Amino acid sequence: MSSIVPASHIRVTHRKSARGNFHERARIGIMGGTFDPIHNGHLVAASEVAWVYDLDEVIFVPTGRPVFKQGKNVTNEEDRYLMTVIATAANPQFSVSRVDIDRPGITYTIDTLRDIRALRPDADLFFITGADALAEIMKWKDADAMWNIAHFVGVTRPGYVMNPQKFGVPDKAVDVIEIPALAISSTDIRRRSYEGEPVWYLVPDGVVQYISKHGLYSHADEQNS
Ligand SMILES: Nc1ncnc2c1ncn2[C@@H]1O[C@H](COP(=O)(O)OP(=O)(O)OP(=O)(O)O)[C@@H](O)[C@H]1O
Ligand SMILES: O=C(O)c1ccc[n+]([C@@H]2O[C@H](COP(=O)([O-])O)[C@@H](O)[C@H]2O)c1
Repeated sequence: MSSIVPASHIRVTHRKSARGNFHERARIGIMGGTFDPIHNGHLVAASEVAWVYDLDEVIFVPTGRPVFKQGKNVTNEEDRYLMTVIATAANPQFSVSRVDIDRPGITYTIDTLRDIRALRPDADLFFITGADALAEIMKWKDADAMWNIAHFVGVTRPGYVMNPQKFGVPDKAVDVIEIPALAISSTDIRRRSYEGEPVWYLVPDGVVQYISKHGLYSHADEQNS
């Protein structure tokens, strides 16, 4: 009797990571944000968490209709999505998901996590969040259900205190890591663009070009919106 096992019956139980370690399950980071526009602070946060947690990949998830930015002038989702694709294109570990953009209604992280979990049931998920977002995390929809779906990793951000317990986050629900400090915000990029100041090296070159080509964050754009 043949002892050859058909390839379709072989289950891969271990995978080698970028750091050379073996993990039984894929390890996927999720970097959620409005990305209006994406900037180097977001990219460094994702890259650092990928390194420290030995992630296989990081999925950037631009929000559709961000709940805490309702009533604010948020750039249309296709521009934010395309800038995120351009900013992440060179990194083979990075990809961009449309789950939040394509889901109708307000964007909640609990839905993001459930969608990614359904797409990747094989993976351990790590949701990445900056210190400012972490400060409000207990006000997020169904916050208590989120900890069971993903590990949460809070990253330091200049100007914000990083203290999950102070914000009422349950013990051990969120890890905190220190990352290189980049005092960059999308708000400041938008202000600089409106005022004609340079945004080179605060956002990837392709994003500078996209903003200029499409007249985003300019007085012309203001008239269109
Ligand atoms: N410079 C930074 N360092 C570390 N984390 C950051 C930085 N900028 C943003 N983040 C984190 O990235 C995620 C997405 O942020 P978001 O897209 O809202 O950018 P933002 O710069 O905070 O935008 P805005 O100024 O429009 O509020 C959040 O978790 C936020 O805390
Ligand atoms: O789920 C919520 O209630 C919730 C409330 C505020 C922010 N978030 C998520 O936090 C991430 C950063 O959001 P923002 O608005 O700071 O760009 C993004 O993934 C949002 O979907 C989620």
